[in-house]
Amino acid sequence: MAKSPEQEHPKKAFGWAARDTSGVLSPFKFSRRATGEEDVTFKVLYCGVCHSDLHMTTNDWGMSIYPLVPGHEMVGEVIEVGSKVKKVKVGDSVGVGCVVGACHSCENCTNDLEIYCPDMILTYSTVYHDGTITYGGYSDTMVANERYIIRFPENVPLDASAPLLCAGITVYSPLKYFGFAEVGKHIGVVGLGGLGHLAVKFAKAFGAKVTVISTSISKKEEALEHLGADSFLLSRDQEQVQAAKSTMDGILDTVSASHPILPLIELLKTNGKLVLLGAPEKPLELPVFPLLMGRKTVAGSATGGMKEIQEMVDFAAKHNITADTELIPMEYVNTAMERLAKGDVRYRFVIDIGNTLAATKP
Ligand SMILES: NC(=O)c1ccc[n+]([C@@H]2O[C@H](COP(=O)([O-])OP(=O)(O)OC[C@H]3O[C@@H](n4cnc5c(N)ncnc54)[C@H](O)[C@@H]3O)[C@@H](O)[C@H]2O)c1
Ligand SMILES: [Zn+2]
Repeated sequence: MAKSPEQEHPKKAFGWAARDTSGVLSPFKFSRRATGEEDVTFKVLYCGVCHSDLHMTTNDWGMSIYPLVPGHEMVGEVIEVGSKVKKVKVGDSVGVGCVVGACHSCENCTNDLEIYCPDMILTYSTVYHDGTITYGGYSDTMVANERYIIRFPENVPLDASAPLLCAGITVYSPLKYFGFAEVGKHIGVVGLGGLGHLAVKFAKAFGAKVTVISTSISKKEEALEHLGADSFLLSRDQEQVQAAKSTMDGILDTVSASHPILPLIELLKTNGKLVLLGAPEKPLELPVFPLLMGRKTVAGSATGGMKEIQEMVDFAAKHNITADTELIPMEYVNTAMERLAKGDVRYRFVIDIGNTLAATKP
């Protein structure tokens, strides 16, 4: 008979888990593997709350395995390293993002695109090489193979940098891949949440002209004055939409729910690209004719490979890019999830794991 989560590995661990599709999180005792020779073990200090955590705790994508400990934007301090580990040492600041394993031999892995490996192992709710289920960063400790460990420079604030590990790379990677990371390119950002606000910051750092496209006028002032966007387009204002038609080289769409994409396609110039980053549970409608008339592309993109994540973290440190966060104690997480579902966060909840998790132990 399979061992329980609490007994399957030698090291005791504690976190918060969802038990069913209600998504409600509660304290959960489990275990972590011993530090293998290529492994890094770290104490988790902070973990961002991604909208994907919400999709996963409620099984929106039909792939959740319960009990489910979410969290793929975790940062902390190394407490133990295996004998073959070269990347980091005890005391270093590190993090783990969305992926903790892959085959390391396919074409994607060879090209530093572990995220697209057919055998890619997600940080939580996935079967690991040893047959046990992976658990994420809403927990006190983490063990990962060093390939999946990201180093943080000493001078960066770890709480506000945690969201770079998913939200940051998810916008950085397509900005670079699709040719948007260039001075003078006009880039639209749809959905000003965790991903969206970092998309504005990275696109600006690359020298692009950025327009935030939103359904909510309440975000205008912050988008322009605080985040540094060049313009704001209220998507239900037909006059504004009309004036912006055929002006954008690229659009990053980070909306978490189904929505019409025709109005976005119309904003693109000839050869423009709409890149879908949000992961709504239901399919979107794809109007074909407007794509033909202008040789336009609709594409998708997932987080990014390990090499690119390190590049992005180093770029963010150089350009002082961090997330705008609301730091919350562990016991607030269910309220935070409710607020996230309503779009009520500016712009990322980060759980203060290091200072608040232990107090919730039963
Ligand atoms: N591609 C990837 O690898 C990847 C990585 C991380 C997150 N995601 C997905 O990206 C999406 C966004 O994640 P996030 O953490 O930034 O979420 P978030 O909740 O912080 O931001 C989502 C934004 O979309 C807006 N929005 C929601 N419904 C809308 C609608 N119907 N019309 C217009 N705007 C709407 C919200 O107001 C909010 O500003 C989620 O679906 C998440 O699962 C994908
Ligand atoms: Zn995420």
